[in-house]
Amino acid sequence: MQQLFGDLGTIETVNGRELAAEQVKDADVLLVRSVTKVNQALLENNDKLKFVGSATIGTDHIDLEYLACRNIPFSNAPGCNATAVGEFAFIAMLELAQRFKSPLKGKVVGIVGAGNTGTAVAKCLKAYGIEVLLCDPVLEKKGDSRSFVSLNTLIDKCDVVSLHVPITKTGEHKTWYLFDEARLNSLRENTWLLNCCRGEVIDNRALLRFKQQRDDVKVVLDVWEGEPNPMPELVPYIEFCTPHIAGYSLEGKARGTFMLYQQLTKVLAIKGDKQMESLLPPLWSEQVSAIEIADERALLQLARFVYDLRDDDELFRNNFLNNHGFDHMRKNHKHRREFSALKVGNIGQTNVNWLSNLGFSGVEL
Ligand SMILES: NC(=O)C1=CN([C@@H]2O[C@H](COP(=O)(O)OP(=O)(O)OC[C@H]3O[C@@H](n4cnc5c(N)ncnc54)[C@H](O)[C@@H]3O)[C@@H](O)[C@H]2O)C=CC1
Ligand SMILES: O=C(O)C(=O)[C@H](O)COP(=O)(O)O
Repeated sequence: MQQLFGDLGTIETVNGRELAAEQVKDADVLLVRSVTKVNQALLENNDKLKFVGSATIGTDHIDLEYLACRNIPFSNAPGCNATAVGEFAFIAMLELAQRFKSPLKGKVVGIVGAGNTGTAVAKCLKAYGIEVLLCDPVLEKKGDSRSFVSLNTLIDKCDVVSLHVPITKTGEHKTWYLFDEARLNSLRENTWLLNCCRGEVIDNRALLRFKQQRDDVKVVLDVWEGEPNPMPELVPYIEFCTPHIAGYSLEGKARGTFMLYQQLTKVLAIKGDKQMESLLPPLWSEQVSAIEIADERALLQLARFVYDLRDDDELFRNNFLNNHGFDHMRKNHKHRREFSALKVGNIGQTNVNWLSNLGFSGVEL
């Protein structure tokens, strides 16, 4: 923050969840994340705001109409954390495969919402040779050239269902409780269900009732209805629990903040001379040879070297009931890198090109 915005003025950092109108009344620029509701109640005492930025993909916490009617420029950071979410979902699938001795290879994966994050999951899966089905009636209608299926077909045909939609409460394609009791009940036997988008896309009470009857279905939740207070009874039924950190890679955070820096300098009509690379530590150059990645277990070991989901799951179970536990885990989330931060040797060989397609960097060993 200081590195990018320090030259532009005085930075005051505040608690995003509890931000009050009084604290922002003199701000020229407001930069937030997904936990801050930006609306009339927050901004009505401020008549000097020149820019609001959210270093997120989702904009459900922002009253865009209100900002537009006040002529306050707004920018979010679409795509900034797509790779992080894509790799998170892929790693979660590899973890499920190991835990239940049921290889990911050979399964069909359905992606609901084929925008930035959904496409990033598909990229990982395709690199590993997994068949992917996409459901996105909005993009389909807009003429996106990929092929799509309906949600019912996707549920019928897929072994894994991964959710990547924005939360919307109205309209033909609303996503609020898209997975309600009826839809959950339509899941095939042994389906894996992952939610890395917004908690309320799944009715969590219905999910609890469902899981009490259907142990065959395995669930991964990064997002929860009623954050920051997930339903405690649900947690033991979930295979991997994390506190809304699927997008928390160092690269994703840097990209998001840098995108806001670029937008702000544009709005203020000043020259932005900073580079995103300066925000990131160097790549890891470990002596890992791609040729050793002979099977799915070895691939999971490599992925765990970059990000071990089991650590976050354990932390979650131990801490989510503590006072401010959910937010505390998010705020203090230990830095995670993306696959590209790891240089893997012999990656250029034809039989291991797929690792480079997965995102790993190559290096001569
Ligand atoms: N867990 C985390 O850390 C993160 C969560 N998110 C959440 O994930 C959401 C998706 O992110 P992106 O992929 O970057 O957004 P995006 O806007 O690029 O893609 C979302 C896609 O969902 C599609 N969609 C909308 N309604 C649909 C429906 N009923 N059925 C199927 N598809 C539908 C849209 O057409 C769009 O293509 C964000 O809105 C945000 O809420 C995003 C980043 C990180
Ligand atoms: O981009 C989004 O949308 C997200 O959900 C963010 O990754 C969530 O992170 P915070 O903005 O709450 O830190």
